Amino acid sequence: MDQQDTSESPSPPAINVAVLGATGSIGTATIDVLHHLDRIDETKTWNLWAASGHRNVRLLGELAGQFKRPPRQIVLSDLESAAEFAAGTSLAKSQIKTGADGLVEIASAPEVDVVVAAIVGRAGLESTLAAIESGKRVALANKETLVVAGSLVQSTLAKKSSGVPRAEVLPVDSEHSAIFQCLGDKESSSGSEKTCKPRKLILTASGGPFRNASIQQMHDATPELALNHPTWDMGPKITIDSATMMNKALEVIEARWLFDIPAESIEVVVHPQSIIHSMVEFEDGSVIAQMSPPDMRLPIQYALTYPRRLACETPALDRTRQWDLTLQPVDRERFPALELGFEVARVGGTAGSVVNAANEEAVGLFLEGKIRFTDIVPACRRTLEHHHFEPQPSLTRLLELDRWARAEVRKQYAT
Ligand SMILES: NC(=O)C1=CN([C@@H]2O[C@H](COP(=O)(O)OP(=O)(O)OC[C@H]3O[C@@H](n4cnc5c(N)ncnc54)[C@H](OP(=O)(O)O)[C@@H]3O)[C@@H](O)[C@H]2O)C=CC1
Ligand SMILES: CC(=O)[C@@H](O)[C@H](O)COP(=O)(O)O
Ligand SMILES: [Mn+2]
Repeated sequence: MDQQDTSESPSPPAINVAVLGATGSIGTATIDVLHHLDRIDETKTWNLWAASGHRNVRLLGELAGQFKRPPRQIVLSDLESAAEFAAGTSLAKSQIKTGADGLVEIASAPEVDVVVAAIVGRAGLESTLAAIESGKRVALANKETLVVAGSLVQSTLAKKSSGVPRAEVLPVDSEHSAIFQCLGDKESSSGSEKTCKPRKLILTASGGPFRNASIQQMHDATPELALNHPTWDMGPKITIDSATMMNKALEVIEARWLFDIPAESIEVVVHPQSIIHSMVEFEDGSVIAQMSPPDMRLPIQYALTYPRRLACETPALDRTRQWDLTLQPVDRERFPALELGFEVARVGGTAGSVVNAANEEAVGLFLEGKIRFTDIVPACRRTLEHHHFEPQPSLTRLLELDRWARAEVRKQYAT
């Protein structure tokens, strides 16, 4: 009789993931997805290799502590937070990094396979660019990277540096993940890229908390009302962007660069239920939509496992109940942000950096109670119009203009 083999089977190959912005809404959902994948994926082990936080040191410690094998690298924004984190962990001091340099270091570490770019705002730019330059798979939530520097991202992706694998940027943003899914895998689609060319990308927008509000109601809106998103639970900055529809404006610009498509081929339609995450219209007029309940774990997981689809903790749509799927045009008068987004997507150059910075600053001032909700978009428009447009700026110039635009908004409101 053969002797039974009692030796343990070797663990499946590991995927090392760096989560930048692990303490945020996308970051914590990503950690949930990593635990889930590690439980169900028989072909891979999913490791949190590195994680970053900004102010929420305690949560970062809790998240790191959930893993059998703790992350090898942690990044916090300043020395004080790093010292606080060090006091509550067994990690060595050398494993705890700080600031923008620390983020770039983990985003480009040779051990890292996938970088989840989930820092909010321009603060996520350099680390995302570093991940792209070092040939990682980038699961991109930080849409501001493409808004500020979409052209630079495109040229970096097109460049083939010797010894560095070409990076892949896979969308996490629900609309762009939907479009990516509707476009289908190049390998599996029966036609060539040319025969399957999209005619229009149709982004859906929930319409936010002020979908049916009057201009007067928006004028009087408090941060509390503006933070009350009807369908998604997200961080404060993107939630305010959804309320002004600047989020959709940023997403138009994001789509322009991510899918290398002109602004004229992008449309936005209001869909209050947030079940159709976006659609693609093809040359023959056929429209393909991607649908699922509003839950970011699905697009996050798809960006991690692509091209594989594995069981996901997002529940499937319940087909035993009635779903109303409404589509409505956007009221561009009440939501002037959208026109701004299309303009920026058309002209490119320095416009994205200026509008993004003005918006980040204005959203911050609104949340501090210093300006009105209806001041946010005009502040962005004025700042865009005051700046001297350049068609092909360097990264240094984009960052200079980011600082200029923030100061300009503060000057406009004398804060
Ligand atoms: N939330 C969502 O469902 C979606 C989000 N996105 C995009 O994903 C990104 C993240 O959004 P979301 O998760 O909602 O945001 P959150 O505000 O919830 O989280 C932001 C994360 O970034 C960190 N952070 C904030 N400021 C800095 C900084 N100056 N330097 C380094 N890290 C910083 C925060 O750290 P800490 O908390 O420790 O201070 C936190 O980890 C945004 O670009 C957003 O547009 C896209 C689609 C959907
Ligand atoms: C979940 C996600 O991708 C967000 O960008 C969301 O789409 C915001 O909702 P709005 O459609 O209201 O901007
Ligand atoms: Mn989105």
